[in-house]
Parts: sequence; structure tokens; C-alpha cells
Amino acid sequence: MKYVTFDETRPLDLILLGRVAIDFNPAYNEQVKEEFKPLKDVHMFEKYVGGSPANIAVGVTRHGMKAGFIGKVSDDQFGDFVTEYFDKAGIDTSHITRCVNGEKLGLTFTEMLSPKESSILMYRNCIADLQLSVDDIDEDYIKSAKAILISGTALAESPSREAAIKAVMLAKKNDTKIIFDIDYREYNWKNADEISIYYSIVAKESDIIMGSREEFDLTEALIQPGRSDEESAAAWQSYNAKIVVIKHGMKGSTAYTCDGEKYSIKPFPVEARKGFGGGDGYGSGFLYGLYQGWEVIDCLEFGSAEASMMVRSNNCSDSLPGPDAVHAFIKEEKEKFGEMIARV
Ligand SMILES: Nc1ncnc2c1ncn2[C@@H]1O[C@H](COP(=O)(O)OP(=O)(O)OP(=O)(O)O)[C@@H](O)[C@H]1O
Ligand SMILES: O=C(O)C[C@@H](O)[C@H](O)C(=O)CO
Repeated sequence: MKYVTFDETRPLDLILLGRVAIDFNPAYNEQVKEEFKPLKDVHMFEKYVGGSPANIAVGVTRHGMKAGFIGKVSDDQFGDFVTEYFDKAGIDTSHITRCVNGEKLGLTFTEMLSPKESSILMYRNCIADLQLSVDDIDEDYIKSAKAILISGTALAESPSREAAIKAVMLAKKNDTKIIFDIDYREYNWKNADEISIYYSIVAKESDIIMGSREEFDLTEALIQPGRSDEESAAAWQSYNAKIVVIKHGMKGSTAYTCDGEKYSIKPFPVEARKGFGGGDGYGSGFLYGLYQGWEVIDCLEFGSAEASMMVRSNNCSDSLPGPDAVHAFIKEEKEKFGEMIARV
């Protein structure tokens, strides 16, 4: 059953709004292998385009979807690096603008301690992506896309917060579907009430909401703390949500649909190199399936497979697979572990 119908006449499949940054991951290649160790002991790093919405833009584009990005980058060579990477990937960069007051792209240093422990250290002072302003939001551009994905981190501060909310308002006006990836990154927020205020403003307008249990708890803190997954899904569906996806890390995830159904999936077992990046693979795969008109459970299986492929790799953006690789991975895993390996 189709819960969200996209306007097929629109040239862009998806616009993503929010953070593009740079990841520095411990080197792991033919020449240098930084084995699991604390970040302070890492000597060699590899540089990649990063930031959750940027990764999802790359992910869906590798699946053949046409994506555009609304974001702000630094006016320097790192700004060139990310826009050139996007251009090569086939992402529309016409609405990525450069900072004028010297703000810099975020740098994310990643720590890989063991297959079960990893973390990120963000350098985000005087940060470029949060300089996005209402003047960067163009109604015609939003109208040209089937959907817009708002990354929750864009709501952390002004002027980006107003820019994101303007994009949501214009999307609503023009029937561009709204996808909210809550995407909580602690470092960006100064006040817990602000998290709940701004997350809930966007969640109320969204057609699809994706987040972890912790992210829903943060969103609901000022409304009704302590909701169960079922209660959260029903509450957001009483506004505009058609699909609410709630993730529980290694325990699996569930999509709640507006007809009262729910569909659950578990991760495909892999030897993980890191934990982060799973959410980006999950989002890319899930959304691709949805645009193909697949059943929700198949979208979840595809997203979960892509997430597992991502956590076993050493980086995020470069490793995002195309659909053939994801299908091949699912086939291989099912041959090894059985047809129902990820399905609950
Ligand atoms: N060790 C693992 N092995 C296999 N799959 C994993 C592992 N860790 C996470 N995943 C997959 O990645 C998905 C997303 O992970 P998580 O719930 O941590 O989301 P997230 O916080 O949005 O991730 P991210 O840090 O990328 O933003 C999980 O639902 C699961 O399918
Ligand atoms: O900016 C981030 O979200 C962290 C990055 O390290 C990484 O690229 C990522 O997006 C994981 O979700």
C-alpha cells in the first residue's frame, strides 16, 4: 500500500536541507591501517564529505534518484571540496551558497574503538552550515521537488532554524512532501527546551518522520515525556505524518503507518567498523524503496541492509552503495542466514 504519493511531474526527487561537513576518519587502506584505538592515538586520517543529510543526498543519488541540496559552505578550499564532490556525484548544487563572514565547514573526527564502540568529535565553532538564512530558501526550487528532507540539526540555531522552517512552510504550501530526519547531534544544542520546541514544529508538519527512540524523547519532552513508540507514532499521525520510523539501534526498528499497521526489521549481522553512518544508509535505502512504490516492509529491509553495509565500512559518503550492491548483499545474507534473517 502507498502511504505517500509523490508528484511525478517534478524534476527533482528530493531536496535535502542542512549540514554538509567534512569527516576525518582513521586511515584504513592498503598502505595504512589504523586499528581500533582512541582518537588521541590516531596518526593518519582520511578525508571524506560528511554530515548526515549530505550523506543521504549521496546515497539516494547513487540509487539513481535526482537530488538537490540547500546548504551553506565555507568560502575556501573545503567549500570547493564538498561542492565539487556533490557535482561529481550528480547532486544539484545550485542552492548551495558560500559564507560571507568567514564561517567554516564543520570538521568531524571519528573514533573507532571496537566493533561496538565508536564516537564522533565535532569541531563546529563559527559553523558554516548554520548560517543558512531565509534568503537562501527559494520557493520555485522547493516547488520543483517531490519532497524535501529537513535535517533536525538545521534547527539548532538562527538563522538556519528560520530558514528550515521557511522551507517547511513553502513545502506545505506547494504540496512538496516533508521528510523529517531528526538527526540529533548533541554538540549543536544549548538548551533542551529548544530541542523540543523546534523539533516538534517540524514534526507536526511532516509526512514522514525518522528518528531513534532517544530523538523522539527529545522531541516530545515538552509535550508528553515517556511515550511508548505506539503513542509517539499515533500522536504525530494525528497531525500530518503518514509514516513514523522509530529506530532502536541493534534491537531493530519499526515503521508505523497511518492505517494503524506496523512493520519491523532487524539489522543484518555484520562485523562493524563503526556505529555512525548506519542511519544514513538506512535513510537512503528506505527512501529509495518508497519512491519505487515498494511495500513498507521491503523498504525497511533495503534500508536495514544498506545500514549494515555502512557500519562495516570505514567511511560514510564514499561507501554508500548503489541498488545492485544492496540487492546482492541481501541475497548473500539470506543464503547464509535464511530468508527471514532481518524480518521480524
Ligand atoms: N553494529 C551494527 N551492525 C549492523 N547494523 C547496524 C549496527 N549498528 C547500527 N546498525 C544499523 O544502522 C541503523 C541505524 O543506526 P542507529 O539506530 O544508530 O541510527 P542513527 O543514530 O540514525 O545513525 P547515525 O549515527 O548514522 O546517524 C540501525 O537501525 C541498524 O539497522
Ligand atoms: O555530521 C555527522 O552527522 C557525523 C559524520 O561523522 C558522519 O558523516 C555522519 O553523518 C554519520 O551519520
